[in-house]
Amino acid sequence: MSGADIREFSRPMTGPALVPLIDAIEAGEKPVVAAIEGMALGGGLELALGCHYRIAHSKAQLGLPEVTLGLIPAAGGTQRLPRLIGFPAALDMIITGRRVSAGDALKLGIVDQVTERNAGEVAVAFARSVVDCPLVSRRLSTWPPLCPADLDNILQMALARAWQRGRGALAPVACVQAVQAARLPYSQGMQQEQKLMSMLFASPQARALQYCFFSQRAVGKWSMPNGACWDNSTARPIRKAAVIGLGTMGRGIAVCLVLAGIPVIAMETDEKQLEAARRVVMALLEKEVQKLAVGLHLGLIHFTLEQRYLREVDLVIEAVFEDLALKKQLFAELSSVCHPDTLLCTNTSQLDVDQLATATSRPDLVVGMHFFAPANKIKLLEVVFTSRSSPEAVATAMQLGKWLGKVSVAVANCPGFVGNRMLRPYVEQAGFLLEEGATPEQVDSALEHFGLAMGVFRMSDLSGLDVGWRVRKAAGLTGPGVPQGQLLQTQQGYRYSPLADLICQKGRLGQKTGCGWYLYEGPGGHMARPDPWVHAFLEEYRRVHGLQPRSIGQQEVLERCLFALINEGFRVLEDRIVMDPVALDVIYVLGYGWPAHTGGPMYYAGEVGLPRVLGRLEYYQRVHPDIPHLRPSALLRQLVAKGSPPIHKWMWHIEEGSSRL
Ligand SMILES: CC(C)(COP(=O)(O)OP(=O)(O)OC[C@H]1O[C@@H](n2cnc3c(N)ncnc32)[C@H](O)[C@@H]1OP(=O)(O)O)[C@@H](O)C(=O)NCCC(=O)NCCSC(=O)C[C@@H](O)CCCCCCCCCCCCC(=O)O
Repeated sequence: MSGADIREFSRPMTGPALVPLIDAIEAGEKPVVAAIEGMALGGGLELALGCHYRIAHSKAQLGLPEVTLGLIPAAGGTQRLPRLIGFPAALDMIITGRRVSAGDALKLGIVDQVTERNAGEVAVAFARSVVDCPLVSRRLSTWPPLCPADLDNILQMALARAWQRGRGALAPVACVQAVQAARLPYSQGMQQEQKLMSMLFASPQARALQYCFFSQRAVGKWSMPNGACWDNSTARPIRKAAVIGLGTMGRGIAVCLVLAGIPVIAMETDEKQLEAARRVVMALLEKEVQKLAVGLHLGLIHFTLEQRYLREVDLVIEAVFEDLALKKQLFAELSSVCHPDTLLCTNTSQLDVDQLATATSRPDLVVGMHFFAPANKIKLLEVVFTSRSSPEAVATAMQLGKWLGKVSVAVANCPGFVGNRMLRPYVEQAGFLLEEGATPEQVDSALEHFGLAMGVFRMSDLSGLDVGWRVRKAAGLTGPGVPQGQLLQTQQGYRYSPLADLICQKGRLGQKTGCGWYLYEGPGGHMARPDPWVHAFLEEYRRVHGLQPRSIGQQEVLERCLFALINEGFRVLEDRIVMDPVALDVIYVLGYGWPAHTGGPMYYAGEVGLPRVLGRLEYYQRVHPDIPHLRPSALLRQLVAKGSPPIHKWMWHIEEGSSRL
């Protein structure tokens, strides 16, 4: 039982209410034993907590994920769970919404028994064995709360954690407040639970989070412009895969495959790099084995320098250095080394997948599988199809992503695909704001206050500033031989900020070099500190270019960075790079740390109001006519002209034939 029907939350509810039902079961004189197989989530677990005993199958999972939907467990979960397992463990489960295995549930005291057999049959036998036992001590609502001496401290810390993790989300904080009420007698605690639930239930945040829940499922129902789609295309089984190139991304991808039980050939061309990768990958895998407490066959991965092992794999994921010529050469080699049916996938984050496909003898079997760093942690996968990718290849990559525990989003090939394409105008605005008077920490603080996991400059330092530098060089925007622009700097006819290039030229490449937009405690350090050198550098730059610094408020930072990103999102839709806006929201929430409680950038635009987004873009465009990314997209204009229809109707307004595919 996966809890309440989430779709019902936006409709009038029918049927008996859950709370009185659970209370009635608990108060009954007949012992009730919950037999738990599969999932007991949300209202499902709350129902089980109202029963007098709980028997779980060893593969069952239990949890209270309401917080991820912007809610709290409001069928007594916040009152019964702390009574059963204590405040600290209950707070952890309720604030994070994480699921626990049956084994862990037994250790925590949530279930009375775990079985390998049919849980229903075991529960019936169990019920017979307890039929004469008194039930008084089995009614959790009557238990006095287990209040440890330092409960105030525990609640304080939980509240701080909820604020920090939530990045502006209300539900984690309400979860702590509801659990706190479990100190009170049950009926009073329940009143508090209902009050908090009522406050959250109709909130915009809950609506946005529920939209995220369904969006992450909707993207699985992919389609391509040629009519191929999820229910008319068959994925191939992947019995063995290869990862070529064992840098940071390749290592993470190899770990994902092994954790999913897929045998992996992990290949490098350099002995030293291979050994370094072997150490890191094995250490990561052993950590996972300990964490998950599962038996994992570490022999599933074979490290090698030899291409001959590639003959036996069903799919290759290439993760070599981001260089088109190098990748094309590798893809040409793979064509002759691999079996003719082997799928060839690239993990490029922005190179042209069509060009790579052309280098092979099987362009129909080439797709992009764009993982996000750290690949073994981030849940997003962009599956990039070209004009020649076969439905079977796309279905296989999508299915493999799901198997690896990712949410896969099918996107058409275009520069930067979806995520990085939308990121470009956002990063660009941040650079302009520095020129105009802001500091990296002012910009980041505004973005983090909005709820982004990391501001743009901290994120760039983490990824490595050389990544974007290489892309700009390849695009002819900077580098040797490219003439320096005028004041204000311009390149290719438009405003261009060379600040990031200048920073890179100083050898400041971000965390890995100990400095970038911020200062770190040393190479590889994580703690970003404002850097007086950067401030002096910016002042000097503005002086040389005759730029009068001005004070830039939080609102301008948000509008220029976020609305520029959203505007590019509308262009992505116009070009039909994805099927609909939910794909963009899923990509941003799962891959770029966009706050889920705002739904994602496109949903957020709808909430702010499309006329407002348009109006502000028009305003900034007037002020900065040399920045094309601030020019409102035709789709945005059209949607506003049509009265700002709801997000699920946006695609209806794209003119036929506008696709660039
Ligand atoms: C269950 C899963 C783990 C399964 O995962 P899997 O990967 O196998 O499959 P999918 O995720 O693809 O799902 C398949 C399919 O099923 C749909 N689905 C799954 N769960 C639900 C659900 N709970 N509701 C609706 N639909 C669901 C899913 O969308 C897929 O269908 P699709 O067509 O989209 O392909 C996984 O699905 C999962 O994790 N599910 C969510 C689990 C969850 O979050 N449960 C908690 C639900 S909330 C809840 O239970 C609340 C309780 O605390 C009860 C509260 C009672 C009080 C209620 C009312 C109080 C109102 C007070 C307001 C007063 C108002 C006022 O004052 O005015």
